[in-house]
Amino acid sequence: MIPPSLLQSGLSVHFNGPINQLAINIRFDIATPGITGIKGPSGCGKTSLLRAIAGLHHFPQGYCRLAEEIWQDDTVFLPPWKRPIGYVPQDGGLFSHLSVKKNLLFGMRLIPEKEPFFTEIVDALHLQPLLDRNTHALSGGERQRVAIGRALLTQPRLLLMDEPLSALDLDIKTDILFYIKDFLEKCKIHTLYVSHDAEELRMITTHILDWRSIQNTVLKK
Ligand SMILES: Nc1ncnc2c1ncn2[C@@H]1O[C@H](COP(=O)(O)OP(=O)(O)OP(=O)(O)O)[C@@H](O)[C@H]1O
Repeated sequence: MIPPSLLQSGLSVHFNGPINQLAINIRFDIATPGITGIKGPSGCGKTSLLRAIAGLHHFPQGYCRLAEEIWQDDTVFLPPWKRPIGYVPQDGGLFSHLSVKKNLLFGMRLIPEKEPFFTEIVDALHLQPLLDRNTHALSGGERQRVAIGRALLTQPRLLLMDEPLSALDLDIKTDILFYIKDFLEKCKIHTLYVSHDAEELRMITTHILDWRSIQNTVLKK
């Protein structure tokens, strides 16, 4: 039986089976909102795990539930747009036909009452000079800051962040990292945060899942 604390706010994940070149058997439960770091060797499947939780990959056997909402089981598979998630992929995943400002406003259109955060987030992520720019000409670090801003503005119930600060200059990285941490804690957003950087994980996360401790087997086909 699922413990009551998990049903109220918990995240439960179990994926088993092959996808692309990867076969995976992974299981974890997180009882309360927090920032959960995920660490593991390159190529072990961290991005694939986040994409499966987002509904962008479909493991043949899987279970995924946030609080009382089942997103995947033997009979259910919610499409990504029905999952209350934010996703910051490694390349930012920006809409190339929209300006920076329109990328940021995209999520806010879904939740217009959250508008007060717009100025705060633009300032914290140093986005003001970029607002009218096209996204195709942004640097890697600029793309990441826009992607983070867009995800925070949607106030998701679950935020998936894949190496979100890897291209940022050191001089602004720490400030932005602590801003994200405060924002997520203030808004009580469940977050899964993938990074290779042990120091970054130590600073931002409330706890860390080591890939080895959540997997039974990972076999390359
Ligand atoms: N679209 C795809 N087609 C084929 N193989 C893929 C695809 N996406 C991922 N893989 C393979 O699946 C495995 C896991 O990839 P994934 O990107 O999930 O790992 P990762 O742990 O996030 O890696 P990294 O830390 O290097 O970003 C790798 O062997 C990768 O080559």
